[in-house]
Amino acid sequence: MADNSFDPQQIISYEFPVTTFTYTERDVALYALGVGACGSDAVDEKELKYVYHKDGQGFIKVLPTFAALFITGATDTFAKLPGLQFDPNLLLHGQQYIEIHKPFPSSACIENRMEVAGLHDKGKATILEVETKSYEKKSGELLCMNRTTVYLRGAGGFSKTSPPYSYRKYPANQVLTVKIPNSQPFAVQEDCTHQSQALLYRLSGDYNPLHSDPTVAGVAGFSRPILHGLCTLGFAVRAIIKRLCNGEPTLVKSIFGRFLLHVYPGETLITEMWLESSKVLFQTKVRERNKAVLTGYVVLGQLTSSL
Ligand SMILES: CCC/C=C/C(=O)SCCNC(=O)CCNC(=O)[C@H](O)C(C)(C)COP(=O)([O-])OP(=O)([O-])OC[C@H]1O[C@@H](n2cnc3c(N)ncnc32)[C@H](O)[C@@H]1OP(=O)([O-])[O-]
Repeated sequence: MADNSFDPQQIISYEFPVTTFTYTERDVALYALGVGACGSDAVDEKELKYVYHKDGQGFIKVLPTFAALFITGATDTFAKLPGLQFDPNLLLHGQQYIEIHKPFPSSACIENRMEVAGLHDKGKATILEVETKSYEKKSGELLCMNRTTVYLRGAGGFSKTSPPYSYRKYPANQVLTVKIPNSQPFAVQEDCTHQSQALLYRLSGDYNPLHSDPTVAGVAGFSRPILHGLCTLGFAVRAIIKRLCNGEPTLVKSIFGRFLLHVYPGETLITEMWLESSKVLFQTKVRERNKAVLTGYVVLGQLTSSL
């Protein structure tokens, strides 16, 4: 339960310092491997381009979910937000919204501008939403926007008003809870994650011990370390690009995902996809527990003629 020092006004008006993030082709390839590219076929013609190009690494393609790496270290920033009180051990990633404005170069220096985009008192939890616009430093061009929603268990109940405090500064239709159709999915992709998946994915920069340390995972309420939510999202979007975009990552314009349940490394992800004009609705399930773990949508710029 939040104490008296919890100050919503101070949180939403906080001015974040500008941060930078530099990446190389090596980071791009390591990330792709972390979200399962070429995991079942090392010469997969739709995926090898994320890790290798015959003319040199400068030509490799970047997955759109790589955008989420630009905000690496954001959790540390949340923990220092003036006016916000929560136990970092109980933080879970709730949702991610990504808008792609330009295809990502294979290496770049990024400048991030962040602001609080939402804050909601849910009683048993607080939901914090932080929006980050990422610009390529050299050209000054906007590459993407990430909106990260974190679910802070045990940190709710700070409202002094009824109904409980809720602040949102973006259009509600960007994060509508996705209603999965009753019909058969248009396409389905199954991917096995490895026991070491979170240990590999963390090398892309999210070193939160929840994903590697059994003791920390236990304190957070899990029987062993769990997979990063953004790793699961990366698997799902890669599957959509492979199945519905003929392997072309630049068709993806925006992505929304809500994390419904944790995933344990080693579990099998089944991503089901439905086409609604240029929008792909998707749901990812874990085969071993027969549970949905992620739901969301991907907006495509144009559909391939092979559909
Ligand atoms: C960021 C870097 C750190 C990364 C960490 C990770 O990767 S961790 C690994 C990856 N992440 C994971 O593994 C997390 C997986 N997800 C979970 O474990 C659970 O969904 C939960 C614990 C987040 C919430 O469960 P619950 O039973 O406590 O929730 P409830 O059903 O009682 O609803 C209460 C209110 O909250 C709302 N709301 C609910 N869910 C979400 C959401 N996801 N998102 C946003 N909002 C959500 C819901 O609409 C409702 O509001 P309303 O309608 O009353 O106004």
